[in-house]
This record gives sequence, C-alpha cells and structure tokens, in this order.
Amino acid sequence: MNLPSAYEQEMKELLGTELEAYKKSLDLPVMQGLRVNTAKITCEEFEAVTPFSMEKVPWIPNGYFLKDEERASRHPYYYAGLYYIQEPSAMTPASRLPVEPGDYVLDLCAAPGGKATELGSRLGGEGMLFANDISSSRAKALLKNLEMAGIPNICVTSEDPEVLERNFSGFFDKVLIDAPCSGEGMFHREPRMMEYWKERGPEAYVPIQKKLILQGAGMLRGGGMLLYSTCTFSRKEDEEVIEYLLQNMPDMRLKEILPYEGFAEGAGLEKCVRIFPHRMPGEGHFLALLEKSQKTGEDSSRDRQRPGKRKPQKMPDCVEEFLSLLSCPIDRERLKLDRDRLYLLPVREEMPKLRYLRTGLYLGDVKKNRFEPSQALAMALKPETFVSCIRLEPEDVRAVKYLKGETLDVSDLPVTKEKGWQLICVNDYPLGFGKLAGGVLKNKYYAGWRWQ
Ligand SMILES: C[S@@+](CC[C@H](N)C(=O)[O-])C[C@H]1O[C@@H](n2cnc3c(N)ncnc32)[C@H](O)[C@@H]1O
Repeated sequence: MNLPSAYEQEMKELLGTELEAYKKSLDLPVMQGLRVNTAKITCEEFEAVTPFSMEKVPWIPNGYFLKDEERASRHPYYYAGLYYIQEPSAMTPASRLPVEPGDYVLDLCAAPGGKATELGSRLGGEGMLFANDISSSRAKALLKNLEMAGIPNICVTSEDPEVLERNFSGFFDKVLIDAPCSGEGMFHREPRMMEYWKERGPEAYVPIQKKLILQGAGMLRGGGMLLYSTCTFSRKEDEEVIEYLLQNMPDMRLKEILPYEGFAEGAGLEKCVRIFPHRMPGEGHFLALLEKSQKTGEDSSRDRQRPGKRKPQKMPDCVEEFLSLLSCPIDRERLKLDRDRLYLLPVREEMPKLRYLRTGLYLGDVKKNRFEPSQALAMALKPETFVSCIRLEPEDVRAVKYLKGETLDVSDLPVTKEKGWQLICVNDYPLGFGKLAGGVLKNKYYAGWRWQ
C-alpha cells in the first residue's frame, strides 16, 4: 500500500522500529466482525443458532470475527436486530465505557450507531440513551439502527453540541465522544481515505475535537465517565486532545481502561489505549476514559436539571384497546400523544425543545379512530409480551417474503388469535407486525426497511 509520505513520516516518529511491521499489516486481509445484540439474545443462544462461520473477538465479550459479512447482512436475523455488523476494533470504545441500566448516556457523535446500539442495549430499557449527530442525513441512519436493535429509551437529535450543552449541563452519567477524525486507522479498510487525508489532515480536525471534548465533559455530572475515541493515529487528534481537556477542566482525570494484551499504551500519556493493526487483529483506534470528580456536597445520584413534569394525557379508546394487547408494563405517565403519533418517552418530564428525530419509543399512529402500531414497537417487543405471534423458521421462504412486503398464506401455522394484529417473528425474534384474517396475513412491515 502506497502511503502519503507525510503520513509515513508521522508514523515513523510514532512507531520507530515497528513501522515495517505496521506497513506489512496493511497487506493482510481486512477483518470483518459481528456484535451480538445482547438486549435480544445471549451470546450462547446466538452461537447455537448462527448459520455463519464466526470466531470470538478475544477483547469484546459479545464480538465475533466474521468470514462472510455480505451473507450476514442478508439474513432474517439481521432484520430481527440480533446483531450489528462492525469492524472488531470499532467495538472497543462502547465496550470500555461502563454503562449500567438506568444510566443517562449521551453519544455525542453517534451516527450511524455502531457504538450507540451497544450502549443502548446495555441500558436494558432503563434510563436513557441520548444519541446525537450534527449531520441530519446520518442521524436518520442512526435512528434506523437504534430502532432495528429494539432500543426503546432513546432520544435522537441532530444538533450542534453547543445547543445540547446549553440544555444539559452536568446532566449525563456517561458520555461517549467518538470524534470525527482524519481516519488514519481506516486506510487499510478504505484506502480512498488517504485521498481525503491529503486534503484534510489532522490539523483540520483538532479544533473540532477540542471543542467537542469540552462540550461533552460539560454535560457530564460529577462522578460521571466520558470515553473519547478516534480511528486515527495522529497524536494531535488523540493524546493532545486529552491533554487539552485536562488542562482546561481540572475536575477531569484519566481512568484505567479494562486491559487486553494486544492494546498499546498511549504515546506519552498513561492510561490511554491505542490499537495498532500489527499488534492485534483490528484497525487503528485510540481510546481514553475519563472521570469527572464530584464536588463536596454534590448529590451523588445526579446533578440534573429536571425539566418540568408533564401532565398525564387521556388516550383515545383505540389506543387503550391496542395497549391491552401488550402484556409488558407501560408507564402511563411517559405516554405522549403528539397530534396523531404516540410515543413512550424515556422519562416522565418534558424534554427541552430540540431538533429531535425521535423522543422515546414511537408506538404508532391514531388513524381515523384506529391505532396502527409502528415498526419500532414490533422491534422492541418480545413474543411473550404480545397477544398473538406467528413464528417463522429462518429457512422458511415466507420470512424473506414477509421482509419484502408480500402478503402471506399462514393458515398452516399456530396462532393464539385467528383474527387481528400478529407479531411476526423469525423463531423467537420479532420482525414486524401483520394483520390476520382467514389464514391470510396482511403485511405491515415498514416499507422503508424492506428487503431489496
Ligand atoms: C467517527 S463518526 C461516528 C461513528 C459512530 N460513533 C459509530 O460508531 O457508528 C463521527 C461522526 O461525528 C459527526 N460529527 C462531525 N462533527 C460533529 C459535531 N461538531 N457534533 C456532532 N457530531 C459531529 C459526523 O457526522 C460523524 O457521523
């Protein structure tokens, strides 16, 4: 691989005698990966049903090397949100931010959601994942990925972090900043990145990164943790950004990252982690984990601005009727009917006015006194939480036909209710809704997600 000479010089300074090993690693095949969505299936369960050739990624509890990425992205299990296709190194940042159920988590540069989907799964439906990306087109892909993963307690925005900081100072328990960067760690996987690098190298990103890290830290509560990551090697974009934060916010300090034998130390800054492709099987990455100290007397639970409490709304009869088909508990104080769209908000309080793509779980629409459940709701359910399900085997051609939007004859399959709404599943994993009458299933799979 022909590297830009200025870049090669930079790497020589960083790697010294290891430069040749690094250059050789660029000729090796690119690693592909799959990360199991543990909110839907355990790793053991997935290993028992997977039709793909996989091998464990040793530093990621739910990560696997994958031989055939193409096949994995065209399987009903993919549409059921059982996994996310992701390069193994890119799994590392979310795996090293200790998110717990109930946390309020901010992913500041989240699109298309490779890390946000993992952070959201680890919340287990409690707390909130606030996922933002400044690019509205990329934020749309982020929303799709979060909804496909079945994560209910989300807010998705496309905002300048400056606006978020004004609204959420000291608010979040955990913050991830997977910063835009010059992408040097991606040259192996995407050699065209080298052309962009020649036009916009590390210097172009440093001011953005420095701004983002201060903004992210500003939105962290005392005692909260922030993880900063890039997919680049430049010290300017990595350790120097962390040093800048430490100089400007003395209440932030570096924390040890859960180790792995292949990780390299930060360049001249302890506790940071670098991933080099000649040291372990993954593309280049940088990670730093930081904690904000708690002021004396500060409430350890949360130093949050609490937006005003909402009044519970009365729901139309068609909504009540549909909700009676669900056997999972629904916090009625979090239900919000916004004109004809029904949401289950992640919190009871009113959220500040922002450019949202989503506030909470979009449950469905009230249309002419009828309720039409959404695709997002189907993805967030489990078969046992809905009144009637149709289970298809992954090999049943009807699974793909359903995903293509076709009407299906399902008269041979057992159902609890012969008529009305059905949750269509591949094995035990929901794909979407359908409406049954006389053994024929009217397809309600969301047209925008159809199998092409
Ligand atoms: C490295 S990518 C994020 C990848 C993502 N975390 C994932 O795992 O799928 C960086 C993202 O930052 C976004 N971005 C760039 N400048 C930003 C800013 N000032 N505020 C928020 N997001 C920004 C870009 O649109 C891009 O989607």
